[in-house]
Amino acid sequence: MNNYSIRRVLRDLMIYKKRLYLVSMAIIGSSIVAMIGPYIIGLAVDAITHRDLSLILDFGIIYIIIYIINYAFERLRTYNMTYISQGFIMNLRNREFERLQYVPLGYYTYRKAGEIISRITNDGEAMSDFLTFQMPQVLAGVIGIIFSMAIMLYLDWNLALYSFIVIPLLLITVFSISGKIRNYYNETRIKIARLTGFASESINGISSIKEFGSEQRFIDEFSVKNYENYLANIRANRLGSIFSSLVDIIQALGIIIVIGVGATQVINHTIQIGLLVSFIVYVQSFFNPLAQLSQFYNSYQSSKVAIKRIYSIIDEEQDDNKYKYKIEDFGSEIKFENVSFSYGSKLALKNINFSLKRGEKLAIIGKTGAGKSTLINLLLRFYRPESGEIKIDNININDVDIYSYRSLFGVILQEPLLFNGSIMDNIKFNGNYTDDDVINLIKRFNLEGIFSEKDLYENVGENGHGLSQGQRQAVSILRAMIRNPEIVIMDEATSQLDPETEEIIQNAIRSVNKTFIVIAHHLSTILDSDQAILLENGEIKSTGTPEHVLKINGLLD
Ligand SMILES: Nc1ncnc2c1ncn2[C@@H]1O[C@H](COP(=O)(O)OP(=O)(O)OP(=O)(O)O)[C@@H](O)[C@H]1O
Repeated sequence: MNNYSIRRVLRDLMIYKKRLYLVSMAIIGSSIVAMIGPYIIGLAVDAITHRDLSLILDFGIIYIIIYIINYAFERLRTYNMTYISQGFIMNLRNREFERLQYVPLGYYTYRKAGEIISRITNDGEAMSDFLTFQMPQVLAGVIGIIFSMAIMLYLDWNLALYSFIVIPLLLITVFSISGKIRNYYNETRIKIARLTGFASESINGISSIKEFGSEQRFIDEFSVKNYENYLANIRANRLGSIFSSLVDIIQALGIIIVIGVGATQVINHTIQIGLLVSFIVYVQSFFNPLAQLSQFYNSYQSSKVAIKRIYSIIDEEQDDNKYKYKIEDFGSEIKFENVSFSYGSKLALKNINFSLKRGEKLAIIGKTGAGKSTLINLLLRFYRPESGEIKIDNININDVDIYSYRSLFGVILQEPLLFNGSIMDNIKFNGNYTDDDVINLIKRFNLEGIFSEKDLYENVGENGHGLSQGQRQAVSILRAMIRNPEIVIMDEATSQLDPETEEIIQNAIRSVNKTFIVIAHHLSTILDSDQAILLENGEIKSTGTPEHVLKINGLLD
């Protein structure tokens, strides 16, 4: 983590000041206890050599008390640290999600949804592992070692220095192998991500796979990916077990050195046997935290990347909603004045000029990729024009409160986004409507044939796949119309309905007598418009009455 990220993490952690204070106390407390424990064992051994039973009993009781205190400190540390880290991560996730709701739509153009979702989930987990387990454990262990080294030096500096010989050896082993282990474990993560990605793609696309008879090809590809994952895991685990054997060997070496040097001192009567036993226990206690350092380092590396990515989402610029006007209703006119727009360097609309009066019906026509949806996206202020202005009742829409502005529109899409829940929930979606409002609307639009009252409480399934395409469009229409919008935008909105139902709905929508913008694909829908715009390569090729536009472009005989 760079200094800036560390400062930010610390600042964000400061709301848990009290708990952090308790954790620090617990770490220092358990380090002191860890320092005293082996010394007491040594004293007990000396008591045995002096055959002093009452002293042995005393030391036994002291040791038990120390053990209990140590346990209490560890509980205190893990209990509070769990609260701190989980609270910290919950907070970050909320901030990330909030920002993702407010970023401009362009943010999502070149980013994969899966990647954004994995950032919210996995990056949080990486931080959680580091903060909840690795950092407090290693911190407590390393402080414990420092305290133990101090008391060892105090008790017998000569034997202490011999005991420390293995520490550099252990550190060299940890850091020379840990890089490789880290790479191998990264490899396993990449392989399993590929495997799950492939499995999810195949399951989502199962009907296409069956249609093309490609089952065997997918089975083969899956087993290749599965085998790669298997190999990566074997490689990582093999190195992992070599590492732990090396640590065991170094630990044995450390103990042999202490016994060798210590035994000579005991025989020479320079130290008592109890002290030697204490030193053996001290040396052993060095190993777990030091061997864990490599895991700690891995976890630190991943959380470093994670926190950078988390903050980069939180810091993403949001689509601001600084406005001068709130808008109550649509008065007279929407106007595009010399509007141009590009996605990156790709020009999508050029010098668009037109106006739409209240109560009029406008048809936008043009080939695939001509810019029809882009024009609607700009009108809804999902994107802002690069140059030119879009005005409503002579006010630039950039100066209008976006919520009041968008509430004027009812957008009916060909493929609406449906959320998991009932049809009723999906129609009400974002308003305080009653069930009766929905039922009355269905009656008004003569859609009882599509949804019976009972159907309304059925679950729509993942992405609405429990519904037919026509039913999905009907939900989209009802969802838009229940808001009683001033301006209705329709994009091939009734194409999936049977002709009879399509006519019923068209009539019902028209009877509302609102302002309409229709992205039209059938001549029939164009002809009853007041005005048509023909787009070609992002420019208005012709405009006027639908007959005029169709005629001069040779689309109408
Ligand atoms: N999010 C985007 N990022 C980059 N380019 C885009 C994006 N959306 C559209 N485009 C490009 O802008 C141009 C206009 O696209 P648009 O979707 O407005 O066309 P359209 O007329 O609505 O087409 P269709 O009838 O197929 O829906 C196309 O060249 C398209 O490739």
